Formats: sequence, structure tokens, C-alpha cells
Amino acid sequence: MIAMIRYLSELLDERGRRHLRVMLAAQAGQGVLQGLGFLFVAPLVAALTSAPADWGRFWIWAGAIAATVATHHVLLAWSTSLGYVVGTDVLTSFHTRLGNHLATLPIGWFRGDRTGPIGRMLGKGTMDVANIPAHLLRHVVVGITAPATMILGSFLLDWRIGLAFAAGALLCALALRLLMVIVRRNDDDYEHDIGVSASRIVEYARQQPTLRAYGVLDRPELGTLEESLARQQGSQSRLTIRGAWGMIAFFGTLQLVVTAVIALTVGLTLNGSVSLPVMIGVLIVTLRMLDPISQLGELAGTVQVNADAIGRVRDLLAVPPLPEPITPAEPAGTGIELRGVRFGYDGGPAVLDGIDATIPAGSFTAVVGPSGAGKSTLLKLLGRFFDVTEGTIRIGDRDVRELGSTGVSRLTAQVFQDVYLFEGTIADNLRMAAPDATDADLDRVARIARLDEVVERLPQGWHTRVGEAGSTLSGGEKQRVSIARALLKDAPIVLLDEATAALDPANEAAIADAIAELARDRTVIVVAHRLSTVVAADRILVLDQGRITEHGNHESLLAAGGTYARFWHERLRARGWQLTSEGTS
Ligand SMILES: Nc1ncnc2c1ncn2[C@@H]1O[C@H](COP(=O)(O)OP(=O)(O)OP(=O)(O)O)[C@@H](O)[C@H]1O
Repeated sequence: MIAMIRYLSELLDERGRRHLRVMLAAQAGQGVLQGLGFLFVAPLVAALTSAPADWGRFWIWAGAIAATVATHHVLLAWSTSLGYVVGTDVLTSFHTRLGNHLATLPIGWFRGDRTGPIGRMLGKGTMDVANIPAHLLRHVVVGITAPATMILGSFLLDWRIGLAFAAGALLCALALRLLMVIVRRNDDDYEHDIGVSASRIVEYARQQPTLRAYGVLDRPELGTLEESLARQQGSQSRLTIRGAWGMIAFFGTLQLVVTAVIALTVGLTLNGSVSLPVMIGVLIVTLRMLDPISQLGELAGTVQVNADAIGRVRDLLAVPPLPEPITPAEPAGTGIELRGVRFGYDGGPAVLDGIDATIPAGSFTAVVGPSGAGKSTLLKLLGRFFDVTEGTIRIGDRDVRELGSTGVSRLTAQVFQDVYLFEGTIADNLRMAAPDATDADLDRVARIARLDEVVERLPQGWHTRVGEAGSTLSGGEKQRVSIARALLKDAPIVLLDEATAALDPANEAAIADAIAELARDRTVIVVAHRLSTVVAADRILVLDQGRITEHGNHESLLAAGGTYARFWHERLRARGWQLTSEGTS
């Protein structure tokens, strides 16, 4: 609980932390007053049952009880409204901190399988975290401070009963801890499974055309969607059932403790060592204590689930951002130099293993190699989707880490295989690259990228919404939009991952022309899959198992008669550039 409060306060700014402190103090005050109110019953009964009745003392204690009840209610109203204030503070700060942090994470971190968990964290997770100060903390704080006050007070009534209460409280605390551990373990599994099935559902909906094209309804290697939903249901019912067993254990312990204390008190009263008013006071305290403690037990599962949500937010906030320079350096040119570049995903084995290459400014470089050689990874490192594990990548004589992400993004335009077009018109999708671009600018880049013929064909031209046009735009046409967008950005370096999918001859020729245009006065690095692109390149880097095994131009590599030449002749026969690992053996 202390850890949960500490995490909460980490999420808040100074004003929010002040609100949180005041709210906690008010709730603790509430608990103490509740405990005192019931403890005061014993002296009140003693004043009433003394012979003769001591009305003076009776009214003093009755007044004290009335004052505690009234103040308790004032604090209750105050802390409840503060709870909503802190909940709103947490919500605002949560979104701002997460949003800011996500913006600093390496682009490569945003893998498809993270969509589900992030979506869930920003939706349900947000509400879970805000729920803690708004609804839960009061019950937790009062559930601890009220019984603690009553237990301490009971030592004043009779030390033996006080000791029994203290031992019982310890047992109840252990049972509560057990309940929370059970919930935490099972909630972790449940959250994992629900994140996986959320990602699978999104994938299932998005990838229908591919799945149907191959006559399957699912990706068997990942298990069926039904299986992932069944796993989620399984972990949900385990959470519920095991949580229920934890609750039974907790409430059983509580009942046992209450029965033992009552039996002890009655026994001590019967043998004359405890007075009747003390017995009545203890009985009232014992029964009243059940209320906040039971609420604590009932809410323990929810508290744990919400505390887990905070834990996940902390984990996400702990993902190291890409280090950014305080003052980004200015590159002298757009030549690229890679020295001893090594990289492995998530600290795993090296996917690129000692890459050395020089890519002169204004050159057109094609990267070729078998599937899985590391070609796309190399492109991603050049775009600073990740930082290298070892070595350096320099643009214009400056390490990309000195240029910062914004600097690298300003210098590069990226055209990747999976062209993502945002909801909006074709013009909107292009203007993402240059919001102030005029219609004439759009027409100019469309001509170069051969997008003009696509726009002319569409009934609403530039104003065709991409959502509607999704079905009418082919893969090649989408890549033309992407190339036009890169042209509009007018960045000096273009990173292009050529589509592997087979294109019709018209699209293939259009894209080849567009790439040639792109390369006219820019530094272009293409992961090339088409023979026409490879031949057009000034330089070819042959990548195999994370290393550059050959480099040169088409003629020199053919003449060398090595891997490239073998691939070239094979692919020429196959009419396409689809290298496979087997080809190298
Ligand atoms: N996000 C990722 N996390 C972990 N491993 C990855 C990730 N992306 C790629 N890899 C692995 O890195 C290796 C190189 O992948 P990369 O996509 O760079 O190869 P490639 O040469 O571009 O292949 P292809 O031509 O098939 O696209 C592969 O073994 C791949 O499984």
C-alpha cells in the first residue's frame, strides 16, 4: 500500500502530490475518529452503569462521541471530494506522462504485438489508476487506521484483550497479504492473455484479406484466435476462483479472530477480571471493527488489480527513451558512414554484426541479400528507429545520436513496404510531409511519382478519401503515394524498402521511374527486390547473415563471379529478386 501511494505520487506533479498528502491525512483522521468514537462507548457505559449514574461524565463522553461522529463526516465529505480531484490529477498527469514518454521511445519499439497492451493501458489502465485515489484509497486508509486506533485503545481497556486484538490483526494482515499475492499472480497472467487476444483480434480484423487468400482463418503458428480467447477466459476464471479462495481464507481468519476475542472477553468478565462496561465496550469495538476490515478484504482484489495497473505504467515509463542531445548537432553534408555497426533486437543475438560502409552524398545504393539478412534492420538503424548496440552511424560526419531523432527525421524520408495511409484524403496524406504545400506542389510530386495518373482516375481526385479508396488503390499505387510524400518532404536522404509483393508491369515501371527521380539529387538507400532497381544503383551492398559480404556496382560484382553474380543469374531466370538463405549455400 505504501508502494502504491509512492507510485501514485511519482505520477503526479507537485500540486497533485499536495492534494494527495492532504487527502491521505484527512482519511487517516477519519479512521482515527471512527476508532475513537467506538472506544468512547466503554467509559460512557461505565458512567451510566456506576451507582449512582455519573451523568456529568456520561454527557462528556456522549459529547465526545457526537464530536467524533460530526468531525468524521466533515472529513469524509472533504476527503471524498479531494479523492476526485486527485483522481483527475492522476488521469491528466498519466496521459501527459505516458504520451510524452511514448513520443521519446525508439520508433522500432512500437511493434504490432504492443498495440493491444498499450491500448488497454491507455483505456482501462487509465481508469484503474484514477480509481485508486477517487474510490479505493479511502477504504484502504480507513480500513487500516480505524482498527489500529481501536486496537491501541483496547490496551487501555484491558492489556490482555489488547494483546489478543494485536495477534488477531497480525493474522488478518497475513491472510490479506496471501489474498493479494494470489490476485497479483493471476492478474498478471490475465492481463498478459487479454493483451495477446486484443492484439490478435486487431490482427484478425486487419489481415482478413491475407488470411482468406491462404484459405486459413487464423495463423496456426500463433494458435487460433479462439485459443487465445479461451486462454483469456481460462486465466479470468482462475483469477476469479483463486481470488474467491483467498477471500474465503481471509474472512475465515477474521471470523476466527473475532470469535476468539469475544470468547476471551466474556471469559475474563465471568471470572471478574474485566468489568461489565469494559466488556460492552470491547464487544461494540469488535463488532464495529468488522466493518472497515471486511471492506478492506472485499476491496483487496480490486486494490491489487489497480496497483498492478500502476506497475504496468511504471514499467512502460521505465523503458529507456532514445537519448537525445541537448543541442542537436548540424551535419556537414548527407554522406553516410557506418563503422563497426552491431545490433540485436532487445539485447538479443546480433542481427547486424560488424557493418562497415561508406555511402557518398547523392549516391544511389541498393542493399540486397537473402531474407532475414538484416536489410530492413539496417534501414531502420539509418532512420534511427533504434540506436546501434556497438559502432557508429554518421550522417554528414556527425553521429546520428548527436543529431537527435528530430535531426535524423528532418534529414530522411522513409518509404517502407507497409505503406500506411491515414484516414483522410490523398491530399491530406501527402500534406503530412509538408502541411504548407500548395496544390501546385502536390501536382509536381504526383507527376514525378507517377501518382498523377492514379489521382486522375479517381472520381474525386485529390479529395478521394483513403478509407474509401483503400480498396481501389493497389499496393503499387499506395507505394506511389508514399514516394510522392517522400518527394514532398524533400529530405536529402531517402530510405526505401521496396515492396516485395509482385506488381503489375504498369506499377513496376512507374515505381522504377519514381525511384530514379528520387535518386536524382538525393542520397538514396534502397532495400531492393527488383532487378531494375538493382541495376540502376551506383553501388550495391550484398548483406548476408548481418555482414556485408560484397560491394561494388552491378558490372564489377557480376564480373567478380561471387554470391551476387550467382544470385543475379538465378533471379534473372526466376524474373524477380526474391533471395533465399538456401541460395547462399
Ligand atoms: N522487431 C524485431 N524483433 C526481433 N527480431 C527481429 C525484429 N525485426 C526483425 N527481426 C529479426 O532480425 C533479422 C533480420 O531481419 P530483417 O527484417 O532486417 O531482414 P531482411 O533482410 O530485411 O529480411 P526480408 O528481406 O525478409 O525483409 C531476422 O532474423 C528477423 O527475424
